[in-house]
Amino acid sequence: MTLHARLQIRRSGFTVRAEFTVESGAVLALMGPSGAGKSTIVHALAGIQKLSAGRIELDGTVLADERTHMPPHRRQIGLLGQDPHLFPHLDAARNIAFGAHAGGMDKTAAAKEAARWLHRLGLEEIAGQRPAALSGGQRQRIALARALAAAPRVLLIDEPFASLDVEAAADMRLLVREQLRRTGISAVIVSHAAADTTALADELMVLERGEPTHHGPVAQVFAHPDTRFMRAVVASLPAEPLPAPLEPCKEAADGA
Ligand SMILES: Nc1ncnc2c1ncn2[C@@H]1O[C@H](COP(=O)(O)OP(=O)(O)OP(=O)(O)O)[C@@H](O)[C@H]1O
Repeated sequence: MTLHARLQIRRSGFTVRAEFTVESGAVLALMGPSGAGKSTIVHALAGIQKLSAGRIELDGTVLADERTHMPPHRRQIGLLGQDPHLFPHLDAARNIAFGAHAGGMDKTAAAKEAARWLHRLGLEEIAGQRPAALSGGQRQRIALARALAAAPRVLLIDEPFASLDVEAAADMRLLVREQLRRTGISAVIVSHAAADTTALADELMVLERGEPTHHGPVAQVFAHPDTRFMRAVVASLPAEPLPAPLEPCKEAADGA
């Protein structure tokens, strides 16, 4: 699935403008200061934000342009946000089955699909639990399973690790990476954390006040930070791991 977007969305004080292509199975990260327009782009792709101008196309099908606005439920685009928005009255298995049903399966097939996802993500033990009884990390896993069970053509991931503690966020990041690789679903991820971008994305677009300031392969963008914001992001990256201590060479050990 190739996603192509050329967007213009007016906000108070500035216009968000961006153009990008996400090739089949690729992951694009969006970074930028607070209020730069990252969520606005994600919402436009999901169909909960209309375009002022431009066009969004998925494999040649127009999802949105100046005249067209395909509703969110018809786009086959999944959204995983900071708040998992699980249905409180449904247990974990039924929450996931809801995703599969929304993706087009009948109720029996959806229940089987939910069981498969519970197994795949190691969540069988909490299948019968309602969201209120689960930890934040478990709720995010259920939300991921529910999004993937709908077999989306593209997954949008908007700060899903922000409310988790460091360990749960690292686990969730690995899980998302594994599932994106396994399913080959294209994704767009918004994150403030450089670690998410380096772990998950192939390409990075940086937005500042609605305008892209950097766009390219992640390593290339991190190697050439051109704005104060990006220099601060790069400064926050962990330093290279220290090289392993050298083995004393034979001559030195022999006192030669
Ligand atoms: N519904 C709306 N109507 C008009 N302007 C909005 C709306 N929602 C957000 N904005 C404004 O649009 C701009 C971009 O907001 P957006 O949420 O896309 O930024 P962001 O980069 O995702 O920020 P953050 O990192 O804080 O989530 C902000 O100035 C915000 O105040």
